[in-house]
Amino acid sequence: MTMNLHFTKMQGAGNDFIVINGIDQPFQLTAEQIQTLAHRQFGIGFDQLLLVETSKVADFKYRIFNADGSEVAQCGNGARCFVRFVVDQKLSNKHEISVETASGIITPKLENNGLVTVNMGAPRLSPSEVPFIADAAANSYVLEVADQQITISAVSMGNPHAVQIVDDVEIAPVVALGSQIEVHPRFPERVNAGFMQIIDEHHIKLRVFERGSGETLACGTGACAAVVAGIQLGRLQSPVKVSARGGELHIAWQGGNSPVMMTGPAVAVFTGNIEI
Ligand SMILES: N[C@H](CCC[C@H](N)C(=O)O)C(=O)O
Repeated sequence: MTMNLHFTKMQGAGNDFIVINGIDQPFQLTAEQIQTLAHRQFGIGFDQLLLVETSKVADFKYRIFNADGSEVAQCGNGARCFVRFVVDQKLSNKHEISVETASGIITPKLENNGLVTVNMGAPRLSPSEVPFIADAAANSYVLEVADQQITISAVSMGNPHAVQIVDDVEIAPVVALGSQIEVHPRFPERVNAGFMQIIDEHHIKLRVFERGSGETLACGTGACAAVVAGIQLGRLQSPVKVSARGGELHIAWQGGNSPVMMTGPAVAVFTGNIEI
């Protein structure tokens, strides 16, 4: 039996989503149906599907599905679009909301200038929390992949990231190498593969091959993870401007268990209905 699905197409620095109000319409899509909707030619086309639901512990619950249908625990660019959607749809009269995710509560705030700041919580750096298979915690690790040894940092923002420093992101093998890092056996839940070029200690360029979606024009948690990795390595100082292909994000982190603060755009593109 088909259903008519109402959605809002949104983007945050070019990372694109459909946002679904799961409060008004029950969500029962299979992974295969999400893959179909995510398809750039045969479907709507998106990097992630974001679902708004009620929560017993926060203002809202936020569920995230990658284009391959996998459900994951965090999405930074999506968090900004989440609060924009909630305000636009008048689901709350607040501009700063608490949002329950599978990896903890985050608080996106719609600023007066239209940008959104999100407290993304503290990074998780111990291998077991990423999760990443390593003998001991370190700021960087050597990973054997594609017959070469690369140096990565392993950081979780509620989702796993493997970040490496490259000389020039424009010529880095983001798809060829990122697709192999994504499924590396030392990352038992797969991983998002970040490629960071350091411009100066307050500015990086970043490309990310995302777990379950491929390379995206921006990755919010990837930007957070890259800045944390760079600060841990002594190469960056907070705050850091992150230039992604789809736009700019601003990340601040004071180290330790302090939260990572991310600021960036959130734009509604169009609304639509689709039979699925
Ligand atoms: N692909 C990610 C989820 C989306 C993250 C990204 N779109 C962001 O803005 O953080 C994962 O599987 O962990």
